[in-house]
Amino acid sequence: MSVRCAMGLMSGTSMDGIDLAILRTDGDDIVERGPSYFVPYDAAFRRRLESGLEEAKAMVRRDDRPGVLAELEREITIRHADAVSAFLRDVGPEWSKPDVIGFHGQTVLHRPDQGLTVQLGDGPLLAKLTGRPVVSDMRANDMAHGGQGAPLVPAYHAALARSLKGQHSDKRPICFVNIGGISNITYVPTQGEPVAFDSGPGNTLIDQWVAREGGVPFDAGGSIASEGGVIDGVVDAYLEGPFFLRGGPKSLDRNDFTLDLAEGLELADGARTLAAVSARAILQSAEYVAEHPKLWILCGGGRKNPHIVADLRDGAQQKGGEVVLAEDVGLNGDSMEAEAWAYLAVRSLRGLPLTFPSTTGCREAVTGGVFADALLTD
Ligand SMILES: Nc1ncnc2c1ncn2[C@@H]1O[C@H](COP(=O)(O)OP(=O)(O)OP(=O)(O)O)[C@@H](O)[C@H]1O
Ligand SMILES: CC(=O)N[C@H]1[C@@H]2OC[C@@H](O2)[C@@H](O)[C@@H]1O[C@H](C)C(=O)O
Repeated sequence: MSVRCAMGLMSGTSMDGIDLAILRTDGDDIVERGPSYFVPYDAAFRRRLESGLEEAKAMVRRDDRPGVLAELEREITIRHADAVSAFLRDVGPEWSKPDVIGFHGQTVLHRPDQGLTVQLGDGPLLAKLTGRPVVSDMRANDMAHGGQGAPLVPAYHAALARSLKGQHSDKRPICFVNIGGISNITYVPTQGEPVAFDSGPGNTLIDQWVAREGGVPFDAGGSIASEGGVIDGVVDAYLEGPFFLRGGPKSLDRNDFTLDLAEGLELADGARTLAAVSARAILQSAEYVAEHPKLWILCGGGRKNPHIVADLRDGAQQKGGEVVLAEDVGLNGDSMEAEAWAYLAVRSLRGLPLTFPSTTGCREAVTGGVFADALLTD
């Protein structure tokens, strides 16, 4: 198959907005990474998403749209279409006509133990509004084949590992760490298949804490945490949970962790302690892979919290590992997930696997995604 120009759209568990990216790929090699873009959600819409998550808790079938969810799905889709238009107005002619859009949507419920994962996002409507073919709903087929339905980005991380140039090109094992609302890792070993799983809370607890106690949406630059200290007993209490006592395959719902264990802390101590929880959970994941990573590559918004990064550097160094930001190896830590959805859309078009037994626990490597052609949607 020839090289395709693909756009990826990601609205992640942090619910901070829509990440967009374009690339050229044949679904195997990343031929060229293109421009990226971000459209933030306003505070009122974020509250609506939060109420959508509450409503989704009662769902038992992934296609049901009780209460506010039908209207919310439509609004999420329209917001994505508007974001695509705004992005495409900005890019050069060589990127302005993507062959396909990979559409993640917004996860409102993820219950892998019940084989249930729900992403709000109407693929046919997006195809109609943008005039481009869309691949959406990429998690469902993995779950139908016994997988966790997450994480899906590892196929892309593996391709990025193959594309690294210079001093880092032959460093192995590499561990990609996506510190989003939830954190997930992709471990690329010296030999054999990549291993992946969710590693624990990323920013979601920190965000909830500083929003509730400090009235701000996130701890920008870790400045609140800088005034506080790590309360070790609280970190230990989080890390004692059963989720951390085993390796993958495993994945999380945004609401699997709560602030209960941090109750009573001062604002700054809480922010610093929850940053330590995120870092320790990531480091803990290295206990479940074959060999400690030589290179850790950090992406996602959590790499902008210097406390998470410092804790990771300390822990990794003790095992002979180096921690770098995505940008240090020529990658873009903000757009990586959106890039992944573009890459996965092309893999889906080609019928190539999106997930593997070692990344989600699916019984065999499986493709996924639902195609909506722009021409057939009226
Ligand atoms: N300057 C900053 N300083 C500290 N933290 C930041 C900064 N910018 C973003 N973040 C954190 O990163 C989060 C967003 O990260 P990201 O966009 O990677 O998450 P996501 O894609 O929504 O999540 P997921 O990967 O779980 O789907 C914000 O909610 C915030 O907590
Ligand atoms: C169900 C769901 O949306 N999971 C997200 C979430 O955010 C991070 C982590 O939990 C990961 O498992 C996944 O997203 C990434 C992009 C993935 O599927 O690879």
